[in-house]
Amino acid sequence: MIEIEKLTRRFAQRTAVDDLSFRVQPGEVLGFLGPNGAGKSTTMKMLTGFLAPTSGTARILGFDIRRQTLQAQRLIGYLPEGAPCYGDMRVAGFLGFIAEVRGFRGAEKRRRVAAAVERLELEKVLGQSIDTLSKGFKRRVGLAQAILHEPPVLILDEPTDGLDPNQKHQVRRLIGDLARDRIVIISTHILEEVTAVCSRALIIAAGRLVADGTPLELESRSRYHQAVTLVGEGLEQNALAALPGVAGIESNPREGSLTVLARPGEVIFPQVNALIHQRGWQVRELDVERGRLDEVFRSLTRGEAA
Ligand SMILES: Nc1ncnc2c1ncn2[C@@H]1O[C@H](COP(=O)(O)OP(=O)(O)OP(=O)(O)O)[C@@H](O)[C@H]1O
Repeated sequence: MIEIEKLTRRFAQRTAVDDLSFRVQPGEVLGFLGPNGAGKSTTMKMLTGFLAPTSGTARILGFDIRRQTLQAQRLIGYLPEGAPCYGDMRVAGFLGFIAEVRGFRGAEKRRRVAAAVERLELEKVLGQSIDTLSKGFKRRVGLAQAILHEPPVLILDEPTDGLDPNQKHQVRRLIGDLARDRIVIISTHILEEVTAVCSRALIIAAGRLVADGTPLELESRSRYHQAVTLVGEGLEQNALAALPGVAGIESNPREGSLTVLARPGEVIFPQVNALIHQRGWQVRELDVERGRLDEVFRSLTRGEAA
C-alpha cells in the first residue's frame, strides 16, 4: 500500500501541494488529474524521493520516502515528465546503464534488458541514440527503464503525452497489463485516459484534493448523468420539460438534437420513452448518458460545485 499523509510542498510564497492525504492499494490504477500547475508533478517527485516535502509523509509499502529513501525507491518504477535524459546514449546502452544502476550484472542484467525491450517492442531502435527517436519511442524507452527491475509500484507522469492515437492505445494496454498485481499511479490531464485505464481518479486543484472516486462515480456527479439525448421529428420541448424528474432541456442546433436533463438521483428514460410512444414522434437516435467527466473536471477545478 502507498500511504500519503498531509503531504505539503511550498516554493517561496506558493503552496504547490497543500495537505494531501490518500492511500492506494495493489491492483489499483490511480489517475491523478488536475489542470496545469495543480501540483501533479510536484506530488510525483515527492512520492519518488526526488523532492523533499515541506511537511507530511509518504510511505511506499511501509518505507518512509524521506527516512528510508533507497528502500522505497527500489520498489518504484518512475517515468518522469518528458523524455529520458542521456539523449546521446543509444537505447541498448541506456537500458544497460539503468540496469547496472539498479544493481544487475551479467546474465541477470541481459535478461532484464531483453524482457523490457520485448515488452515495449524496442528491438528496431536498440542501436539508435535517444535524441533521434520519435516522441512515441522516447516514451517507450522511458517506460522500459521504469519496469526494468519489475517494481511493485509504478509512478508514471503523463505517460501518453505527445503520443499519436495508436501509440496512446498501445501504452494504455501496456499499463493495464502491468497493473494486474501492482500499484500504478499515473498523472494526466487527458480525461479519456481516466476512463480508459484508471480504476480510481483523484482530482486536484491548486494543490488540494477536490474529488476521489471511480470514473463512474465522478461521471455521475455531472449534470448530464442520466440525461437523454434525442434526434427526431416533431419533438415538443414543453412536453419533455413537464415530465417528472426532468431538470431542463438543452437544444443542440449543430447536431439537431435535444438533451433532456435529469434532476440529481432521477432516472428519466422510462417517462421520456413513454412520451415518445404516446405522441408518435419519429425518433432516429436516442442516447442515455453516464455523465461527462470533462464537465465535472471543469466545474471542480474552477472551484464550483459539481
Ligand atoms: N522548482 C519550483 N520552484 C518554484 N515553483 C515551482 C517549482 N516546481 C513547481 N512549481 C510551481 O508549483 C505549482 C505546481 O506545479 P506542478 O509542476 O507540480 O504542476 P502540474 O500539475 O504537474 O502541472 P502540469 O500539468 O503543467 O505539468 C506551479 O504553480 C509551479 O509553478
